[in-house]
Amino acid sequence: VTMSWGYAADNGPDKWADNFPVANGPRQSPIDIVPAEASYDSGLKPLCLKYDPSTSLDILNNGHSFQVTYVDDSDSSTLTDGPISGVYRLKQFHFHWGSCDDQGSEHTVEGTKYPAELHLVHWNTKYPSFAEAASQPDGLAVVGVFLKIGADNGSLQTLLDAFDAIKSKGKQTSFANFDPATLLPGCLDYWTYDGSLTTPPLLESVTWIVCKEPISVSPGQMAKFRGLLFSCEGEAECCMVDNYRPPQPLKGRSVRASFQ
Ligand SMILES: NS(=O)(=O)c1c(F)c(F)c(S(=O)(=O)CCO)c(N[C@H](c2ccccc2)[C@@H](O)c2ccccc2)c1F
Ligand SMILES: [Zn+2]
Repeated sequence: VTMSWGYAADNGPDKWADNFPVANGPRQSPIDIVPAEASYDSGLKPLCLKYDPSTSLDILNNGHSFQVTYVDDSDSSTLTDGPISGVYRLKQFHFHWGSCDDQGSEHTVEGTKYPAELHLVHWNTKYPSFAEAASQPDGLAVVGVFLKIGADNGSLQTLLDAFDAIKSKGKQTSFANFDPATLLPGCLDYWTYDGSLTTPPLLESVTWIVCKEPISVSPGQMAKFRGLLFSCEGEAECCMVDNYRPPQPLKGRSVRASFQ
């Protein structure tokens, strides 16, 4: 019986290459971002994120993270400009977080780990579908936002209030009228580089756009994240924590900054 991938010692990031050899590929994510080694590119445009809250569908515990999915059959919630060309549609967003406040993010900044990281996954509408886009080198664009311990975050609280309905793997509930723009930091300065999905299938199809400015999350709110379960209802409870892949080798890639 093949084990499905996860984040435990026997099926976690160090084991993924067994079933997904691209794990050792040339453009894997996440990475450690070293600001002094990023090159400012004046040609990079500001990010243009236009989200329609009415296109939010549901919130799901998929056994690896929780995700909020959006209607993507029209250009209602899109990412344009920034480092990309064309129109990318929002498909879903999800988070990664730690078992304690000094770990949890996937990207790190000069080795600094944040307690959590938000990923907004978009796909290039030059391709007919998300699945097709996901296998193309310019198919996906993921906006990453770090979470930093501080004040309660009202927008996050709306998500956390739905957690009782999605505590265990496979649980899902409708989630209408959520505006993901409320999760974005005030300043949208970013670093960008060519990378991959950070979970299997680890496809090297992602233009990563990592915001420099974090958003806040309170210690009590982080405790709610850690109350979700990797396990199904009725199974031995396994807390959903440390669902992050550690930084991967840069392998000669350059990281560009949209700011000086
Ligand atoms: N950090 S990351 O952005 O690389 C990432 C994750 F880390 C991540 F945990 C997920 S996940 O969906 O929560 C569980 C893994 O599928 C996805 N989900 C992907 C996805 C599924 C449906 C719709 C959008 C994104 C991922 O499952 C995927 C992408 C491409 C092809 C198959 C699956 C993901 F894209
Ligand atoms: Zn992610």
